[in-house]
Amino acid sequence: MSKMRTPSLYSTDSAVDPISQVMRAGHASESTDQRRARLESEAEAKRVSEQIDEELRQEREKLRRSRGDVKLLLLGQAESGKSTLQKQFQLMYKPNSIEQERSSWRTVIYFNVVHSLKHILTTLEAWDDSFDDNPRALPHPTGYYDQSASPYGVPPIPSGMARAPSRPGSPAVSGRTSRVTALRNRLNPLLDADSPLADRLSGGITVSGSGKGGVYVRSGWQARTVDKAMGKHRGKNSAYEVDYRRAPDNYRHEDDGDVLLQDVGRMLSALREDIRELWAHPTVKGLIMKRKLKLDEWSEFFLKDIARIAAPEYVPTTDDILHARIQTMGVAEHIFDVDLHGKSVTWHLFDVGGARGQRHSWIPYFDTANAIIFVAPVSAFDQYLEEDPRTNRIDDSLQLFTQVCSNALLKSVHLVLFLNKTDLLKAKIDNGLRVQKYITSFGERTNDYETVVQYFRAHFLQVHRRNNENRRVLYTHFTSCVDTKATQRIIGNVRDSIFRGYLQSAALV
Ligand SMILES: Nc1nc2c(ncn2[C@@H]2O[C@H](COP(=O)(O)OP(=O)(O)OP(=O)(O)O)[C@@H](O)[C@H]2O)c(=O)[nH]1
Ligand SMILES: [Mg+2]
Repeated sequence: MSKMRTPSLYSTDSAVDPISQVMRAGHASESTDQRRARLESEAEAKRVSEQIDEELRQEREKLRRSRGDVKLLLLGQAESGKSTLQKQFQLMYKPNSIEQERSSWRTVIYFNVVHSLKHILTTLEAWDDSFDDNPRALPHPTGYYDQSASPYGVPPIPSGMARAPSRPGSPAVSGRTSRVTALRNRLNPLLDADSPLADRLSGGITVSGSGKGGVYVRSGWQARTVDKAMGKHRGKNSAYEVDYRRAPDNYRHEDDGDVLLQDVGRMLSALREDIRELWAHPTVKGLIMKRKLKLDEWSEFFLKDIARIAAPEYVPTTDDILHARIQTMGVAEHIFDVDLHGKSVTWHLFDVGGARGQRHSWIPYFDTANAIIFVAPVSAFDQYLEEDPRTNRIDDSLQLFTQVCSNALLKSVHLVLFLNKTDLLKAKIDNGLRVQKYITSFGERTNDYETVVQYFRAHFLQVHRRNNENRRVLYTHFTSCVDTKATQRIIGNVRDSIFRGYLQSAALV
């Protein structure tokens, strides 16, 4: 007896499949044009589907390969030297990319110079342009520089660019004073460049609430300046990614057509003798010595060399780039290929913003990190946080280091400590600054470099010891991240120690 088969909607037998029948009936009656359109749309659908498959395959491959990548976080408070250390990595593993960025650092350096001048001129005005050991003038609140009124363009250079004449024969103090006033008046127009330069760097983002009247941030600085193709914004964790492996070797960022930079360059060049004279003036020196004028560390580096920096054809040197200061916002990811014993491993360097308001953005990177370099500036014993002027910077670094050492997500991460800015610490001690005045627990110890640096080191080691359930090793280095030779030797050292841990954990040995 033959069995009757019930036709099923899900049958693979096309002879009885109603959908196939409908399709065939449709195909049979379609015109040549309709057939061509159908085939084209089927081909397009197939192409899209294959493209999605290929993207998924690439994602899987990237994920598979990234499991072997080294993910290194640079952590530490603002101004500790993380981005400077990142530049040293870049110099070491992709030197060509620094060449490509070189001219775009001019914007940052011009901004650093103009911002420093603004700080000096505002302070001078508050002291009525005069200062000596028994100042007659008391500082008064100043509203002299109204940022909101500042035009978003640089005003023309004042006519008669010859240097302001000194007044011969005037009495010493008033002569000194009036000379400062004359210099201040001449340099004032340059300050209008502060705001547009800051806007240029931040891409329009301004962090408010800064004690210094405007801190400007770097959001994907390299990504914007080097090449759009090289840098891309990552939505998920808002990191900016700069992949140096993909940088075209012949890339050059050119500022030649940049009107703002040309204007500022021309003004600096025309006013460079005045800037040099202001910087050397006894009133300014006196204010600095008496700590009435507190300049940023990088201000002196650029101002003492103003004749070179304000020259018409100025191109930043590598040393200038290492001293240039721009605050990091969020997290910037830098990708390098690092060779060891003929094996190439991809390194992801995460350079984070260290200010208190930025620290929340670190967390998403904790669970995949292999290694951390914690950067603590030991020269900062006489400085306070810009975000919180009551907190001593060394105290803040110790608190932050406590959080990093005790964080559960980071408990098996390779840990390296850079006690940084040792050059500035030496200079401060040589200038007679006493640690005890700022860190009372330092007590009656000898105020020499070795004692001070070992004292700070002991405090960091103690934090580590007290938060070290996993008995992990802490690798400590005394560093000056602006010193290329010394820093690159230490980076080589850190790379080897990270690789040893990496090879063990990846079971590749
Ligand atoms: N003299 C000296 N200057 C340093 C050293 N390390 C960093 N600097 C300078 O200190 C300033 C701040 O350094 P950055 O690398 O921008 O600091 P950061 O940790 O990235 O700061 P944020 O991005 O705000 O978190 C820059 O002008 C650097 O040139 C150092 O060891 N010695
Ligand atoms: Mg930074």
